[in-house]
Amino acid sequence: MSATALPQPAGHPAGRPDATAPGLDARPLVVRTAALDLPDDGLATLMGLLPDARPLAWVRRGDGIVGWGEALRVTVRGRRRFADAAAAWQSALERAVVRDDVRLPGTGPVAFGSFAFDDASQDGGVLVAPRVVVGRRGGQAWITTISQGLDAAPTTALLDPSARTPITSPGAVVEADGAIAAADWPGIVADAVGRIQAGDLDKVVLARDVVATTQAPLDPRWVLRRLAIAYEATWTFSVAGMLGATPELLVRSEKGLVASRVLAGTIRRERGMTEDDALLRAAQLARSSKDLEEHEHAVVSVARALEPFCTSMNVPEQPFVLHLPNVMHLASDVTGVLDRAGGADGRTPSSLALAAALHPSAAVCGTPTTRARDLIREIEGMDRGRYAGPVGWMGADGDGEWGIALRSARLDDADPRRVRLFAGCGVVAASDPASELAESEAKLVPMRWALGERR
Ligand SMILES: C=C(O[C@H]1C=CC=C(C(=O)O)[C@@H]1O)C(=O)O
Repeated sequence: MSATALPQPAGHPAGRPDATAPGLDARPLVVRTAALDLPDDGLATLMGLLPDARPLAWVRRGDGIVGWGEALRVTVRGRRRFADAAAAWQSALERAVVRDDVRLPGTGPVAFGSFAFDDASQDGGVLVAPRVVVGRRGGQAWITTISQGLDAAPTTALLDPSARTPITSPGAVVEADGAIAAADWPGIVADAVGRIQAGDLDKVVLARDVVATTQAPLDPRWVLRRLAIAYEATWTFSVAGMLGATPELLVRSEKGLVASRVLAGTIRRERGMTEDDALLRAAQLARSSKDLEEHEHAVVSVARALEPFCTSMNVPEQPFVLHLPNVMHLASDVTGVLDRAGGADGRTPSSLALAAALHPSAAVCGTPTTRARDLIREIEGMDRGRYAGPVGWMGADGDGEWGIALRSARLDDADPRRVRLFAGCGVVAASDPASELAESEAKLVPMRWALGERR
């Protein structure tokens, strides 16, 4: 694990070291939140404020938080990645000086995070506290500044449009196979179906990637704005090079209440489909025993993982059908009341601790978890990195929101024209490999479309 304070902005007193670990640094984080009069220009208002090409975002239906700059960055790896990130954040918070005039979820100190799917991944995880956060919830907007030792008061000058670099189109996009060629992927799914039919496991979620190369360096804001507008029912996110629009909420923790939106079981929605056709498809999905089985595994895994932390829970008996522009999913909203002493240390568990306990759910891994994870390692043929891992944010009180990084892409740190797109599918005994490939193509549509490809 490493925690690095990033270079201070202009005006930083000369002679101070630039790179120090906040946990060890004598200078505390200075955090100030003030109310903001933010004109409502629609679903992409928050995205429109992002000044440069390293955006942080968690936005849904126009509400949420965006951030830029880095007051604190924690990078982690391995099995303890969630605990290490939480400990570093806690240590920074313990000495933080906070003035919060708004006091809503997302005000005060905030860290955005994105974590690997697999303990063994090379791309373990990142937690970033931005230098500036702008948020909106209902009619209330705010601005937060976070600095190290510098008391930088929030000011609307930080939102000056002239300080923003223009958003540029990525131009033409060329695609190539990722780790496994699309044509070979059904063979891998067939292998998994065989293992399931042989009784080795009940469900596994297999994923694939494709590599897109853009003509011009990719400005993530181009993608984020498009996703936020077209996929408004999803959570549009961007954290340290991982971006996307996920329809799946791993956990939201707010004032003692927890919620998880569990998705598994999918039917494609074709372009130009009438509403009547879509409703027929939805009814077909709601009756599909293969999809209901996939879904049941995912709900059980979430309910079991949340149970030890809750005094009461509501697990719906039947899923509903979530309509998205590209696909429809079976969906269940699991809710619970947190046990205030349910954390490992006898305190309320943080949203990140809950995300760690829930990850990996059977919506992205399988059942039983360890066998599914082992099969993924054995046959999937790639490091998923932070795809299918928790992504979201957390505040000073531990409350926050963590989605699962689906319908997502990973920007290449070394090549701004290169981006890896991911999609995966739940596989059970009745799965048909060719249909799973078609489903994975449907799940790639949002990112391909957001990049600007005509599909
Ligand atoms: C793994 C993905 O989707 C999961 C979430 C919803 C539905 C799924 C399915 O029907 O297979 C997957 O479990 C993905 O989009 O990459």
